[in-house]
Amino acid sequence: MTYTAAVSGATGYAGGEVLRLLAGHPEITVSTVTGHSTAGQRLGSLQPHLHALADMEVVETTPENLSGHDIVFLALPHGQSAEIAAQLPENTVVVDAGADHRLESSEAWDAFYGGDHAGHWPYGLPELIIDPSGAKQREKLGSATRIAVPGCYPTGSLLALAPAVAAGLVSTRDIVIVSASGTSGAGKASKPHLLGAEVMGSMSPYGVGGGHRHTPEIEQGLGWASGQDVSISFTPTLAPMPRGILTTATAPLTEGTTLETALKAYQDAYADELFIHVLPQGQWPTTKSVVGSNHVALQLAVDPHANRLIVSLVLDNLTKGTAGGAVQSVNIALGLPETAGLQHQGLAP
Ligand SMILES: NC(=O)C1=CN([C@@H]2O[C@H](COP(=O)(O)OP(=O)(O)OC[C@H]3O[C@@H](n4cnc5c(N)ncnc54)[C@H](OP(=O)(O)O)[C@@H]3O)[C@@H](O)[C@H]2O)C=CC1
Ligand SMILES: CC(=O)N[C@@H](CCC(=O)OP(=O)(O)O)C(=O)O
Repeated sequence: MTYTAAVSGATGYAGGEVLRLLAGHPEITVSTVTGHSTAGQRLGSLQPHLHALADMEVVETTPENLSGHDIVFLALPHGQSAEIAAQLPENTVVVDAGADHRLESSEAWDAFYGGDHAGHWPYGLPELIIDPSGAKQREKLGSATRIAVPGCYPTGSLLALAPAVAAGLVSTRDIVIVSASGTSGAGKASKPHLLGAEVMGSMSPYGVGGGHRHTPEIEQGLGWASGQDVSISFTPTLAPMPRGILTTATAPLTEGTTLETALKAYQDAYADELFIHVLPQGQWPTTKSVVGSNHVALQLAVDPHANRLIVSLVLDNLTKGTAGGAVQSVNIALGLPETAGLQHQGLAP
């Protein structure tokens, strides 16, 4: 069976990446692409890399244009998805790349986003351990018709720390996460601090001091994994590259945790995961190795001097961090092979 899909936000970075992946998907055909300011234009003039879809016309993002498909991908600015999603048929698989349906807590929504809280949908991170028993989020995605795709930083931070907090290897207090992201994470709409002259050859932090809106999302996921309250310090930084995230997470070791026990916990957690790779000891991950792919690579160390676990992890913010995670979750919801449309390896050199 072939499924039809509509992709909204098709002219943006996230929507464009969904389209790139779906162009190679054996079971999903894109029949509608929607935008906003660019409605009426040819997709090829806006996303020149999407040769196979170049002649499609971008139409306005309305419930009418998005209805009548088996799957709808929403890749819209925050706050734009909820109203549209509420008007789509219940049996349509709706996948939201934005933040509108990620958080369970209305207080956290209010504090970091504001406005009406649309509620919580099944979280589209299949490999996430969601219980100290080791249960995974994948079980909640089978037959789901509404899926909230995680933010790109939470995807990396949760995959980096969930095995450790679930197994009680580290304290859930005093967790420190520093991530460097490529500039595509900020979207296509032009912003002065993202001009080439500003970012080339330079790195800078932002959202410092607990203010980044991914903080509660990371605490939420680590709370599921550990069954405990979690507090983190999260600092994002902007790196002079188009794609990729490098996350380094550290946490205090609990009594008895060694490199061996930590490695075993991660190897066990991810042994059957086709997209998550615990690298051989001594090899550290590089963002370039995962660019354009749905793969995630990580390495860990125990620092006896600081008494901390250190996990370093890479992913592509647009692929596993958004569009790849979305396609993977849809595959699970539809009962398709999880890797359908996601066969790309990284790019080299
Ligand atoms: N970039 C990333 O790495 C990640 C992004 N996301 C999420 O994906 C979503 C899209 O982000 P991204 O692709 O980066 O953003 P872009 O700025 O690149 O794209 C925005 C898209 O939304 C459309 N749009 C803008 N305003 C409206 C509106 N009022 N109504 C309908 N459509 C509108 C634009 O259409 P047009 O061009 O025609 O105006 C464009 O297609 C966001 O929620 C973001 O948080 C999630 C994880 C990572
Ligand atoms: C580099 C950069 O600016 N990144 C974005 C995160 C992108 C993403 O995943 O976030 P949402 O889906 O929650 O918008 C930011 O920090 O706002």
